[in-house]
Amino acid sequence: LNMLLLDAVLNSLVVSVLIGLVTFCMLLYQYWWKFPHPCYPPGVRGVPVLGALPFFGKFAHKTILQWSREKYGKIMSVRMGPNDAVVLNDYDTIIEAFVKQHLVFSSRPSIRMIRELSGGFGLGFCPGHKKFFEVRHFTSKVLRGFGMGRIEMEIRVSDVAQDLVQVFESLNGKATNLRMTIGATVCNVISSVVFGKTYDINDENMKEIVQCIFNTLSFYSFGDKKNSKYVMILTYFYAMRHIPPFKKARKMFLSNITKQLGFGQKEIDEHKKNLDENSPGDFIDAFLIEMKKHSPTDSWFHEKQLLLSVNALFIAGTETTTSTILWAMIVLLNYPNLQYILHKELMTETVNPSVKHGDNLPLLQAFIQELYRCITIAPLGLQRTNTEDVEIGGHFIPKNTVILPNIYAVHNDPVIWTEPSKFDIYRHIDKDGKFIHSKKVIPFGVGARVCLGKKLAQLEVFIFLANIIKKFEIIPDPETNEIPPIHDGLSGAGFFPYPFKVIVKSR
Ligand code: HEM
Repeated sequence: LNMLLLDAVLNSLVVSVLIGLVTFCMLLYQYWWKFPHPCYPPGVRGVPVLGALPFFGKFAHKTILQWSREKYGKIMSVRMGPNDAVVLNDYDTIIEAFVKQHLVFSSRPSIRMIRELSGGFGLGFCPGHKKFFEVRHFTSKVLRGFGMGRIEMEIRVSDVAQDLVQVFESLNGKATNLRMTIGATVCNVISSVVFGKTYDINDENMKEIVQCIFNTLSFYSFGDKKNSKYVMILTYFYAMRHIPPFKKARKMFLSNITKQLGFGQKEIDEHKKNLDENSPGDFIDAFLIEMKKHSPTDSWFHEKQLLLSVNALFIAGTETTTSTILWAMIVLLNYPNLQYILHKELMTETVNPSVKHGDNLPLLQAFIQELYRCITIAPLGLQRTNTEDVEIGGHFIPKNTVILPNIYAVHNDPVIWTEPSKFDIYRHIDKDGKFIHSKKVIPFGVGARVCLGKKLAQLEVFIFLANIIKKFEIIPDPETNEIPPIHDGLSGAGFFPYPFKVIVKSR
């Protein structure tokens, strides 16, 4: 009888626990996942723990845009792991937040793995306080050519472009994957500005640093590197860094950045030894001189910040610009007639292409603007955060929310662009054949944290493409006859082309 009684008690206990668990899960589902969080705009909450992350598919920016169009509207929330992010899905809303309320939206959320390495210093992932903005303002001036007077920025870029032309010529029409060559060239522009020197494009040290930079961003992409998804997941769930596959991925990620930092530190040490205060020749010189005007405790003008600024400029400036040039080549492979008309326009200029003659090259300008629009390199920008509670478009957004501008959505808004998926340079040409600049093409973001290298990147893209199109014909690899698609690529920290080979044939 005792046994029977014990059995019955145990059974009812198990049943009660089960009922309790089911009720708890239903309540959790009902209150946490089914209903929108009262503090955020309506949106997708996905599943417990991961939120909407498993539902993004290959291109998060496209999936979010679809959700926004079908159900939630321009301002929506998306649960990303442990955080609710707010995504702004049209031009007016992005301007309302990032430009009209620029002070509130001038910060970035802190990513623990990066903060541990950088101590919070650097350029891209820093909070938007006064000391950071002093350094940002200074860096922006230097990148526009101020404070290191000797060589004009366009001359630096043109010199490097001539090296690229020579390397292309030396390929003798052989089908080649040009990612490393273009990466090294783009890196050389930054090296010229930051270190005051350039490397041979085939120099092994140069190749190593470019590979390191490519690795850093591919860790943040879905699909390229084996460890990339682990690093992405660590961004949201850093506690998992102790579990073996995450531990290994984190170690690789950190050792990759440490190698880059070593490269920068070596240059800083050299510059300190040879500094001529009356004649700064590059960013490091200019920063070392500026450091003397500030106290390292009251400002961010100190050596750690210098090292992390140098690193940020190389990382942010290399893959983005390289991919833009590679995408341009893919577009030209897809539209051979464009090559013909752009080449013809460039041949009307007798001298080497220069931005000063930009007005004479409306088709090239339209091509570049359409490239920025149609192939959005940073589709979801770089995360921002708001430093105060704020209201946007009638929605309350609590302080410290992760904010994402859907730049892809702006570039594909059918209200602004007819047939947005079509690559059509003539949408940027007026009836008199003049180029129409569009403020709604925003590949570099907008507002207080707009891309720091915007001017330099625009200069590079113009000079590099003008030289390539003027001097070479771009032909598919005859072995595969493969023409890479313009709307498919690697997605993650950016939108990058898959590897492809191409022939650059001298004209
Ligand atoms: C075509 C090339 C490039 C594209 C499409 C691009 C795009 C972007 C975007 C979308 C952002 C985020 C802006 C925002 O939050 O509103 C950004 C930030 C940044 N970019 Fe670029 N970029 C390019 C080239 C460069 C170059 C050449 C450099 C430097 C030499 C650079 C340095 C930076 C830095 C330092 C930031 C962080 C700024 C901050 O947080 O205050 N970028 N870029």
